[in-house]
Amino acid sequence: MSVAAVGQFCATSAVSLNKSICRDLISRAANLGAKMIFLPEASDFISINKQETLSLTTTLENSEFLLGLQETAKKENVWVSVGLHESTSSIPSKVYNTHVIINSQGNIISKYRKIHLFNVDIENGPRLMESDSTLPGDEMLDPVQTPLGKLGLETCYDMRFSELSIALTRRGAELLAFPSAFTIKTGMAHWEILLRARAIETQTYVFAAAQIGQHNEKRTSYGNSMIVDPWGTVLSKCNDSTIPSIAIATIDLDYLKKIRAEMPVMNHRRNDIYPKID
Ligand SMILES: O=C(O)CNC(=O)[C@H](CS)NC(=O)CCC(=O)C(=O)O
Repeated sequence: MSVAAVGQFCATSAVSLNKSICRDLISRAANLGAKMIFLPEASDFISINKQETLSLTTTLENSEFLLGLQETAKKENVWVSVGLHESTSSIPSKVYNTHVIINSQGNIISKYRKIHLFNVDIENGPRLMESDSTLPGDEMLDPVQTPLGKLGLETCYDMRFSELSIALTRRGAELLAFPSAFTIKTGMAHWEILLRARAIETQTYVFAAAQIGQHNEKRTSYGNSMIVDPWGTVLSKCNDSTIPSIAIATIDLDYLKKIRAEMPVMNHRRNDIYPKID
């Protein structure tokens, strides 16, 4: 059994301030005994427009933000999951929305580029066209071994596409992480339901670290960062404040195995009737 943490805050376009908030959250999680902390999507910054996004984005190697987090992960001997922007080599006018795993030596051991982009236009808001500034990734990664268990990487809007979670689970995921910056309207209607549904149907632990509060005059996020267990129980939740906060829970893979043994839904699939997800 090990302790895990999700961290929540309100990023702005002030990258170095966001960096120090994240470093502080990592230290707080380590002090609480966490082996790994999950931070939100776009923890490096939430910008006001595409131009600002492009001006603040670098490669992962050149990211002051990421280097700072790697240093703290190493110092605190803790693993980190974090979402940030990454420049693309192919199309200079676009970025990737990337989810990075840092190990307790401070090394980047995995990077997943978000494959489903949030292009929506909902009456009375939100209207967000992520693909205006973002290039979608083109691969699903094999789950990575972490001190908590095998972790499948996703990001935010990906949680609406259960095929991805099921495919990751088929490849061995025991945990799923969804760094997020959900909108208020969609968050109120869908956030917890989607996360609990993914946890229940895949019988995995779900880590959903999210942005909260008003980032700028155009953008506000829903918060409600949480850890859900493989039975669908919300184990822990960050508070409603925009002050940076942490929620922790104990991860028990024996409990996960028990749930999978008692109700082996992955083995009950009727792939003779409907298509198999591999
Ligand atoms: O904009 C950035 O810099 C970082 N990217 C995001 O915040 C993304 C794209 S706008 N947000 C979401 O996917 C929200 C999904 C959501 O709210 C839902 O599925 O309902």
